[in-house]
Amino acid sequence: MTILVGDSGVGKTSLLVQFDQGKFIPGSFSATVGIGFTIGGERFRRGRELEEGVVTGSAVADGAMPPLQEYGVPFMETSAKTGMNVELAFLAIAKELKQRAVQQPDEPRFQIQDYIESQKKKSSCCSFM
Ligand SMILES: Nc1nc2c(ncn2[C@@H]2O[C@H](COP(=O)(O)OP(=O)(O)OP(=O)(O)O)[C@@H](O)[C@H]2O)c(=O)[nH]1
Repeated sequence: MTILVGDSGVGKTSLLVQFDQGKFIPGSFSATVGIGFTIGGERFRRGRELEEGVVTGSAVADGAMPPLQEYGVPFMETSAKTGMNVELAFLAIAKELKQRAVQQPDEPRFQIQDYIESQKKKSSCCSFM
């Protein structure tokens, strides 16, 4: 089972709907279970500003957000609105869970962040084809 957690209104439901139905339905969900979670909320708000062309790339790198990688948390940016990385995010989590289930103690661990980066590169390199 996978649970999406995050501040109210950060887009958990929209992300799931985009993955499930392949579409973005703006502003159409009533609040579901809410849990305080500031890091995800901050990251989301910036993502949304970026989509709408308000914040530039340099503003994203200004260090205002805690770098999740410092805490060992795999991280990727997604957008329920554009569909960016949505399928990849769920696929990566599914792969991680599957690997954990079959993992032998002497085997190297599945590196989810490396997998995400390799898949992102693959899609950008071939998106014109
Ligand atoms: N621009 C943009 N808006 C989004 C995106 N994802 C969600 N939204 C909007 O943000 C608002 C909240 O989205 P929800 O999916 O309901 O958020 P939630 O995290 O499930 O909210 P709770 O149920 O209250 O926890 C809605 O108006 C969505 O249309 C996104 O990727 N881009």
